[in-house]
Amino acid sequence: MDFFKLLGAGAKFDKKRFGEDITLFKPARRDTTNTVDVVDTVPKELDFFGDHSRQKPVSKIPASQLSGSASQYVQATNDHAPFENNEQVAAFLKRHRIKVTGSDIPHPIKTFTMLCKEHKYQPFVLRNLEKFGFKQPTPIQMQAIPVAIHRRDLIANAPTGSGKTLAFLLSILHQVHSEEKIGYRAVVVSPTRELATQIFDHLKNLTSGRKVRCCLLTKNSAMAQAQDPKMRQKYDILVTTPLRLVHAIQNKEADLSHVHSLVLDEADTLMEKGFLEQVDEIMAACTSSQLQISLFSATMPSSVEQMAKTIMKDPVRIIVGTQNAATELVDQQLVFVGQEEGKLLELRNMIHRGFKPPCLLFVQSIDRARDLFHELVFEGINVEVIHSERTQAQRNRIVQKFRTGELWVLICTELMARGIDFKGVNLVINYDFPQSTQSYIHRIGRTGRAGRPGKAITYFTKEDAPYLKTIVNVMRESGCQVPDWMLKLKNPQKKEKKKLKKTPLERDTISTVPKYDAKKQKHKQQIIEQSKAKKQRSQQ
Ligand SMILES: Nc1ncnc2c1ncn2[C@@H]1O[C@H](COP(=O)(O)OP(=O)(O)OP(=O)(O)O)[C@@H](O)[C@H]1O
Repeated sequence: MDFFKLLGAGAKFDKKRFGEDITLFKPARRDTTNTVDVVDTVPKELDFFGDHSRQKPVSKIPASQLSGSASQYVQATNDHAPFENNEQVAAFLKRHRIKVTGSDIPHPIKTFTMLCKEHKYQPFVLRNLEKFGFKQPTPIQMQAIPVAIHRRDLIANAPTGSGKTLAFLLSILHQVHSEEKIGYRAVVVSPTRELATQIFDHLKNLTSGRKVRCCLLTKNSAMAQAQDPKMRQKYDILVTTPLRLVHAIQNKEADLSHVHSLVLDEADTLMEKGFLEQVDEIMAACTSSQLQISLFSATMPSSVEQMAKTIMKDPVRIIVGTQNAATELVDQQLVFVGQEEGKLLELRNMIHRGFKPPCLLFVQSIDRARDLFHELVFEGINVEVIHSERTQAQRNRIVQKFRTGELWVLICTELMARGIDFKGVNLVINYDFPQSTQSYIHRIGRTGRAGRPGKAITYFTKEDAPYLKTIVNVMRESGCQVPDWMLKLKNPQKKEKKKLKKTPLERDTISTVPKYDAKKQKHKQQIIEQSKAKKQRSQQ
């Protein structure tokens, strides 16, 4: 019957014809009961580091003792009393592991009700917060919101899944409470379309029932605004990716001269090569002298902070927990797989033993994502693959399916590493070793969100071993127990780290086909593609 259910996955059975029997034909659901831990599974022959790499699940700090996570803020407090002195403020910040630096720092808020009582937020904000289950601010929200209310530039660094989105959205709502029709007054820039869409949905929930008008800049919405300039006046808040906005600015489809609040989400990536020029152009278009800039990310390298400070006025800097650390809610494991083939072996073993979906599988390139998908599609698990070469419609559909639980395993590239908030992801597997510490922190941060525990497994081969220490450092920082021998590993040199960040390691193709045959196949494919290209050229 199980086999039948697997084969029938996705098929629709007519209720009229099958009556009560319909339950028998329900597609195979994820089995969350029969699950096994995936640690301690390196085949002996692949155990390069001996028993050391057969790591046991690490003992963790109990979630109840953590701050920066949702575990402690989901319980609402009745303490609305204003702070009486600086000692009280300092004790409050210490309790929530909030470090804040800068001049003249506004006091944190203790509860969301304080937004209305002390900061003149409209009641609809509180109603919507309640409606969507936000009872108590998280540490980053406690401090970042008052900083923005006081119109101060802000650099905010808080763990993945700790509520940074709500922190900047509530900050923006304070700026746009009046009903002027002057066009965009706040802009949120995020690196991917998926993340921009998620932020936009969050914003729509927060403003539901009110006349705050939000726009997600897409090809269509930009075109509509180009054809009808009056439409531009309609919107208050813009959510966008950098390139889309730059196009709109260049084509005179977007006017940012009234923007008072500019938020860069995942700011460190936006301030890297590739995005930096676009961000510069966006900033140049925000001509208001009252512009307030906020940068948010779970990772904020000091080089980025230095650069940011050159464009900010007297910024306040907030760090929740340990700077640039992974969330403490994730049980992190490193698994040695020997050679490239060891990964597929390890993964298949895990699938056959049983695992707890939903699971995200990260690889380093689009080709590898495709290859891995072709290997897993016959494993009887509901698996899909997402990367930037899939169409927008496909990407939207896959994200939706993963959100609803229809998909158990999602193979992805770095596209999904940042910001995406899939509720209840149980497992993240770094099939390919991440190219930087930041990438590792963001990837594993797709689980262990909003106070829920999660698990992350990182496969490493002999070739990855020189970079192992970078991940070991993160594990130790976030409270994981790491064996002594790992702590004694050498840190890779700065030069090596830079090189890896720029170019991923070359890896053997993901394939069950023996290496010799795979090479032959690849060669054949190359010849076919070359002759196709030649034919096309001769036809032009
Ligand atoms: N005050 C709150 N109470 C309860 N849940 C919250 C609160 N604020 C945010 N959340 C929830 O926590 C989850 C993570 O929030 P969010 O996506 O903003 O994290 P983040 O800090 O931006 O993470 P990342 O660095 O990965 O982008 C979301 O599901 C969000 O709805």
